[in-house]
Amino acid sequence: MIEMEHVTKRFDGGGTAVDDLTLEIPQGVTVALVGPSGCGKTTTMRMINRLIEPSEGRITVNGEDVRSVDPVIFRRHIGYVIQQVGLFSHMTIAQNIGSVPKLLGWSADKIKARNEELIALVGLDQSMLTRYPRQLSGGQRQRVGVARALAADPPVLLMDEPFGAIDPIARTRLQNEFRQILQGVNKTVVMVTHDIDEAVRMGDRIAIMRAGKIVQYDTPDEILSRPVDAFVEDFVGADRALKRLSLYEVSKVMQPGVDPAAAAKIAPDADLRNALSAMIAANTDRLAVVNAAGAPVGTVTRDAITAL
Ligand SMILES: Nc1ncnc2c1ncn2[C@@H]1O[C@H](COP(=O)(O)OP(=O)(O)OP(=O)(O)O)[C@@H](O)[C@H]1O
Repeated sequence: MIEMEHVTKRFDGGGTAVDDLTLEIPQGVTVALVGPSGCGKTTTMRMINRLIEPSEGRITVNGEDVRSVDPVIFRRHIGYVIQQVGLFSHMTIAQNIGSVPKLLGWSADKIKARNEELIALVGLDQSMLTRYPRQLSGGQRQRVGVARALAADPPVLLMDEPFGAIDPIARTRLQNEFRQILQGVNKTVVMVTHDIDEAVRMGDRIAIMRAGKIVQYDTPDEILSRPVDAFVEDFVGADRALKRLSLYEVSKVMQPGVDPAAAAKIAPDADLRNALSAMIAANTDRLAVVNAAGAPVGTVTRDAITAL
């Protein structure tokens, strides 16, 4: 659990980057901070691990005031993933992932076992452990960055534009995979992104920021269905109704029985945006839902989707 209470940051010679911000992030929840360039997202996140000190206000992590602990020691207990990954180029992947556990005094055997566990968790082959960062693709390096951030099992993970340097196709896949990984490890995660689609895909909650303040802090569904003002409405985009459909799977609105009039097919775990798209493409108002084994399991109609 992270609590920020009336936090303000003024930079010397600059304006107010973060302005009386209050935010509570429950244990195990992923929050995406989004907003236009310069709105204070990165400053907000970096105050949590004390890379930036607040001018005013209080921040606690699991009840402990972040100012009460030595910042260097404290940071070893907070995972941090950045866009450029920041892997140590002269170290192997194993040494990179094991760097914080080593600082924490873990035994070589324990580090080795943890490395093997993490490389599998992020979907890479064990043979990668003996390579150097330059011998990996950008997406593979990003996976290693996440493995390294998780190494000492920190309760909190901070991610600063973690997929910024990845091409759009690999990016969507990584976002979906990481969402599943993060759900499995029960971490409190704060991620900064300027990409509302990424926030919708990854966040349990989204905090939309403007000029150092949070204008809306809600679930993706609420943000997309009920933006609080014209700024949020504009920021989430004119296609917000379609974005919202991408949050849900066909199985959510599927009706039992296969309608003989259903001309085209869709999988139960396809998202509703794709289902609607398939209906438009096939010029129909219903699809047969067919499972991975090819067996029909139900029907999804256009009315059921639009009623959501
Ligand atoms: N070290 C600094 N000194 C002075 N001003 C700063 C400093 N760091 C950030 N700022 C200013 O604080 C404001 C918020 O910056 P911040 O990096 O938090 O924004 P951001 O929302 O993360 O932006 P972006 O999406 O462009 O990365 C900006 O106006 C920025 O110019």
